[in-house]
Amino acid sequence: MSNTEQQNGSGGGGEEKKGESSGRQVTMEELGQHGSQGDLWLLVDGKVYDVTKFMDEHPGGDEVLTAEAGKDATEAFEDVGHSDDARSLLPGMLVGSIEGGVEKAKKTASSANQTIQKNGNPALMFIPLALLGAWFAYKHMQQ
Ligand code: HEM
Repeated sequence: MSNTEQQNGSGGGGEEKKGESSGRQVTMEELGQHGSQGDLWLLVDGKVYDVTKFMDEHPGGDEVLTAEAGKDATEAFEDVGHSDDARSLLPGMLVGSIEGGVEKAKKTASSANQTIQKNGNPALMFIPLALLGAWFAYKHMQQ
């Protein structure tokens, strides 16, 4: 191929370079290119895993995996409380580390849906305060 960069295939080659036990660097763009049912990569805890072959075997089903394609699936993965058994499967599917590390991945992957996904609109937390204020004002007026 024309790509001159050295690539560690996703097969089970030898150990990777010192320091990084997670193979090559994967960009968010590249992650996004493997988002279909027949070719699925997942990002968990800063590492990218090729779960294509595992989808049929996943006890949680293939749909949940497809739903996490192209995003940071760490939260979804942790929320389930996966066992050590589940975690021990991860190294076998490792493609590499996400470029820029976990922080960048989080920003890039979730900036679009962060506001909706997380605690919703921060302005909403003022509603109870406003109601409380209104109640006190009302009580005060009655006296
Ligand atoms: C490469 C990543 C993943 C691996 C290797 C994996 C592996 C497993 C394994 C082995 C189980 C059986 C229970 C256990 O041992 O903990 C399981 C259950 C489950 N997984 Fe995953 N999983 C992965 C990613 C995900 C993701 C991203 C989700 C997203 C929500 C998910 C959702 C679930 C659910 C809901 C169950 C429970 C199924 C049940 O007990 O009914 N998994 N997974």
